[in-house]
Order: sequence, then C-alpha cells, then structure tokens
Amino acid sequence: MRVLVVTAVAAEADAVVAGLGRYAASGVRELMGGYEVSGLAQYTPRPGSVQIPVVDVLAGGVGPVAAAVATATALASSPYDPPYHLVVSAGIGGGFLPHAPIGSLVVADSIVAADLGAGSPDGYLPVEELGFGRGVHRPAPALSARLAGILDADPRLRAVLAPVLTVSTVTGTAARTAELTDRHPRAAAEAMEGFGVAEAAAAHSVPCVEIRAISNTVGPRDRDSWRIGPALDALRYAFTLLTPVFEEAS
Ligand SMILES: O=C(O)c1cccc(C(=O)CC[C@H]2O[C@@H](n3cnc4c(=O)[nH]cnc43)[C@H](O)[C@@H]2O)c1
Repeated sequence: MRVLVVTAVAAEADAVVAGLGRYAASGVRELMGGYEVSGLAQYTPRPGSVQIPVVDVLAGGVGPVAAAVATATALASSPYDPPYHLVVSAGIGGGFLPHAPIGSLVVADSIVAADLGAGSPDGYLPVEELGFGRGVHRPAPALSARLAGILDADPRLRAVLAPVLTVSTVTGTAARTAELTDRHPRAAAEAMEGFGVAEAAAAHSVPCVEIRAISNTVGPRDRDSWRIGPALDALRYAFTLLTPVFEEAS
C-alpha cells in the first residue's frame, strides 16, 4: 500500500515521520522540486502481512490552496497507478469545546470547506446552494471510524470522530466561533488544509482521511495558550498506532 501524508509545515511532517519511523528506517528524499519533503518512511511488514506499505510524508504549505497544489502535484508525479491508495491530511488544529480539548485527536467523518460560499442578509450560503460544486468530502466511514477507534482505545490518547472544518482564516473571535458552531454543531476541529487535500485526492480518485491533533481551542485569539509541543507529541504517537491499518488495507 502506498500512503501519502500531507501536513502544512515541516514540524508536523517530522512528527508524522517520527511516529512512522518506529517500524523502520526513515530518511529524507526529494519527492519533487519546489516542495519540502520531510521524509519517507518505509515499513517492515508485520508477520503475516504480504505487502510493504510505503508512506510518503509531504509538508505542502499552509492553507487549502497550497495543500491542494502540493497534493495534486504529488499525485500527478507518482509513477504508480493508482498514484497512492490513501491520502491522509494530518497536522495540528484548533479544537471546538467540549468535543476536542487540547492534546486530543480528531478524525474527520466529514471534511468541510467552512468558508466556501457566500454571505447574505439571510445568513451564510454554502457553495452547494450557490450551485457550484461541493463543500464537503466524506471519507470512507469504516476507515475513519477504524482510525478513530484505534486512537481512542489507546489509554494515552483521546480521540473523536467528527467533522473537521477547513478555514482560510484561523478563527479569532467569539462571534466567529459562535457562527461556525451554529452552522456545524458537531464540528470538533478546524484547520486550514483538509478540504484542499481532499479535493486533490478526489480529482485522482484516491480516498482521503484527515487527522488533527489539537493544539489550541477555537475562540478569541490567544496565541500564548497554543500548546503546539503536546499536539505534535500526540500526532507522533498517533502515527505509531496507525501502521496496522495501512498494512491491513494492502
Ligand atoms: O510554531 C511552531 O512551532 C509550529 C509548529 C507546528 C505547526 C505550527 C503551525 O502554526 C501550523 C499551522 C497549521 O495549524 C493548523 N491550525 C492549528 N490551529 C488552528 C486553528 O485554531 N485554526 C485553524 N488552523 C489551525 C492549520 O492547519 C495551519 O496550517 C507552528
């Protein structure tokens, strides 16, 4: 199985590679020009597994556009058919309370473009109501549930399966938080890349999932309260647990 993990920044990619690296040597290699490739982890299969999963980890930049461009380029550059069997959008994110406190993990049951639409005197109009394409990707339910179940079963982690919002602007006011939670009451996290990664994956007919480790609470901006280190630790640890899924899907 070939898996492409797309993060925003190198620190997130390094955390993913460190988690995957438990299984085998990892090293840095160039995947393509122009994008920072943090690492390539190649696994030793568990006894009984027939295929060796290969996971490429790509730091594709911040925001949905950078993420979509990086993901689409990686998929188009792959010499294989299909280019990958699974794309994972991964990184830190903001958590909506009470669903996702700092240090917890959120696996997306839907990946929602939360600001792709139009404002109106009657409220926000999502892109579907405008008649232009889609604003939601729904990962394969069984796969997302399995990932969330594995993570939440570990005594060191807390994980939920819930919508993850993709925004171009980090939420920084109580009013914007209330607007988002009114529109998406089940949303547990917001981040800035998932929908872009999912759009690129869909264009190549590759399944996509999103996993976020919560570094901060969505609300009035308070950058000092962000706990990036613990979130990166949770992300790293999560990826030590997920390799059996990649192997089983081989
Ligand atoms: O400063 C650092 O050391 C550092 C290390 C790792 C990551 C970062 C980032 O700033 C990553 C930006 C990335 O994080 C996502 N994110 C995190 N919290 C939120 C949020 O509340 N709302 C939206 N996005 C959030 C987002 O996906 C960014 O791309 C810094």
